[in-house]
Amino acid sequence: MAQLVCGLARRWCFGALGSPLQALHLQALPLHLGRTVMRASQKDFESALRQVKLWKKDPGNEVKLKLYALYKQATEGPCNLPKPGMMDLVNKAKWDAWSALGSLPKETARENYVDLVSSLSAASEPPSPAKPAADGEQAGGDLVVTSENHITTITFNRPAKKNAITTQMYRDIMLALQAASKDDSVLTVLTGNGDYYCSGNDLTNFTDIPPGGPEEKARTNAVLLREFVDYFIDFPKPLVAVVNGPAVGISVTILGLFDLVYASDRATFHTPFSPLGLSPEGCSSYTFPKMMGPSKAAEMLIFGRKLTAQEACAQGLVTEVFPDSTLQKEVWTRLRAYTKLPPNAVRTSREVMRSKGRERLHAVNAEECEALRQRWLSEECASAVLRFMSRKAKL
Ligand SMILES: CCCCCC/C=C/C(=O)SCCNC(=O)CCNC(=O)[C@H](O)C(C)(C)COP(=O)(O)OP(=O)(O)OC[C@H]1O[C@@H](n2cnc3c(N)ncnc32)[C@H](O)[C@@H]1OP(=O)(O)O
Repeated sequence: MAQLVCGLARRWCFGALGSPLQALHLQALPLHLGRTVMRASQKDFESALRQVKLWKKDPGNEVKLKLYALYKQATEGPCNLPKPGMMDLVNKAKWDAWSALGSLPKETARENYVDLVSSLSAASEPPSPAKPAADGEQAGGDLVVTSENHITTITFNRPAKKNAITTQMYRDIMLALQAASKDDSVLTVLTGNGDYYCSGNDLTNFTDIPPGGPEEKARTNAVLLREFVDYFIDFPKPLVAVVNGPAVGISVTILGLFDLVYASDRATFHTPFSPLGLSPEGCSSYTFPKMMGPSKAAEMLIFGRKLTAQEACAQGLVTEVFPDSTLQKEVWTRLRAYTKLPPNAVRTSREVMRSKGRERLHAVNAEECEALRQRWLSEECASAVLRFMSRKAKL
């Protein structure tokens, strides 16, 4: 369970955003610092470079790209690199940002860099200390797991990123499910911290291309996804989602594998796969048409229609909708009452409801992951991720 305490340390050093964007700016620093200081403002520039190195809070991709571009312009002048290929997402984003500065003089770029760093440093708050762990709680990570009153709760805890799921979080969720399947809990709950339930897959999961290239990345992501969804298919206890706010992508599709889905009236349910150049996962290509009929499922999964909580309830995806102000009180009171039911009867009922469809779900999962492996290699998907990273597009 130690791995579950995964996020805080990494968060303070930009870890969750993925290594390439993290590296694109920071790796350049030592090269520059070795050079001779020529101008008065060079001192400010170097001080700004050092300041950036000390930042504990991730400034976001947009800012990191701006800093990178200004740094390159200030030290090397206008962009002199050949344009990277479409699939080389990170280098393409860097190239675009640097090229966009055109023939901006080096001195101006340096001043703009210093101004940007000082405005961001002034705006940033000092880090708050991690919340101490209560009994049975793993505190402070991107995922928080608690066990209390026979309920194990897994909480997405990356509110600043709308609880987007990093590759590490996929692994940690599997570990948490594995532990929950063996502990004395009767129910396992998934919920989110902050205004979002979860914004789905962290889109920067696609950006750190390994030596084997995009094909290797697509293959390893497909293996990870298949294993992740398999955990939900095979989980032996009732799974409950407490959807505290908007839900996107994979956080929506896997709800078809849950037993109960309680939602705030603020929650929305959105699967924008086509705009992202993707296709459905989480067995939703099978569970959604089964639960809501093929045409309602098509509206969501093919055409990306976002459902309100009430609509999702009418379609059978959500069990019950609660006013946001009373969600927590009402849901947890109800769940605690459910834990008092005879646990073996609960398990047996669930198993007889689930066992017949399990094999089919595994086959669907395998098929969806293979389709996605191919989609991840498409130009449609590459362009969508790039658009998101350069912040020209949102859902
Ligand atoms: C191992 C691989 C398995 C793959 C499984 C396949 C899964 C597929 C999916 O889940 S598809 C769905 C993917 N999700 C999205 O496309 C959502 C993208 N996010 C958005 O469109 C918006 O951020 C939003 C609508 C969720 C929220 O908008 P807004 O309220 O305006 O907030 P911000 O956009 O400013 O977001 C704040 C902060 O969070 C970062 N962020 C949000 N969502 C994601 C995400 N999915 N991936 C990465 N980062 C995300 C956003 O960039 C901002 O960061 P910043 O402050 O700029 O650093």
